[in-house]
Amino acid sequence: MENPQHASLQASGLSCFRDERLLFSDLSFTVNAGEVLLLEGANGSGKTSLLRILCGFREADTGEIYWCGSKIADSSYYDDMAYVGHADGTKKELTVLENLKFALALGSAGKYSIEQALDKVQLAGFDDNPVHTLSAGQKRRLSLARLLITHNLLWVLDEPFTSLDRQGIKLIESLMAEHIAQGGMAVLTSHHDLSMADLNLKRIHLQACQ
Ligand SMILES: Nc1ncnc2c1ncn2[C@@H]1O[C@H](COP(=O)(O)OP(=O)(O)OP(=O)(O)O)[C@@H](O)[C@H]1O
Repeated sequence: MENPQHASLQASGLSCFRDERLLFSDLSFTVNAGEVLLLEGANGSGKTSLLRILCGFREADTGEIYWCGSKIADSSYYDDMAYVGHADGTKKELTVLENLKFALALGSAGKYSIEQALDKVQLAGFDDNPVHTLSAGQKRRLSLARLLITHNLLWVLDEPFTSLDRQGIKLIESLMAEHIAQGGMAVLTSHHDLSMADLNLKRIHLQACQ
């Protein structure tokens, strides 16, 4: 990404069917550097399906996604984005440290070292613990550490507050505010109402069509 200040994610005319049921149609939006898009909607309205389309795990039935003006397949999109989904994306038999080293080897270095990131997400001292021994909230914190040690302009987060205690929720909110203040962007789903008044927040409310 040559000029991160001008980064933008644009979706145009997206639609998605699941088992012949239309989840959404003709959905268009733009997220620019420094902005957060919050996807809201009832259970089953299609939020995760939309995130999976944005991450390239699934194709939209119609429409196109652009990163900085180019179709995502023709851009640096996959180098510039990171996804944290329902599953925490870690290897359970490896230790916390091994997982983070693995993530770092696959991406480019972010602004936090592994040690700093573990400290930030309050997992300092858990370096040598196999991931399967961590609690659900600790696993979620580990997936946040993964975001911090790698360089990604766009964070795509599916229900990032799940399993987190009150302090953990505040932690994500502050990490996201920091990311956005530095010109990053985020697309997330949440049933938790974001209390981030100073964020440049856009909202899309999905309502299942049929
Ligand atoms: N792999 C799949 N195969 C078939 N249908 C699916 C699949 N995954 C999701 N669906 C269906 O698509 C619809 C939308 O699911 P999705 O997970 O996108 O909703 P959501 O808005 O994220 O819901 P929640 O708030 O419960 O997480 C649901 O009716 C679901 O049953």
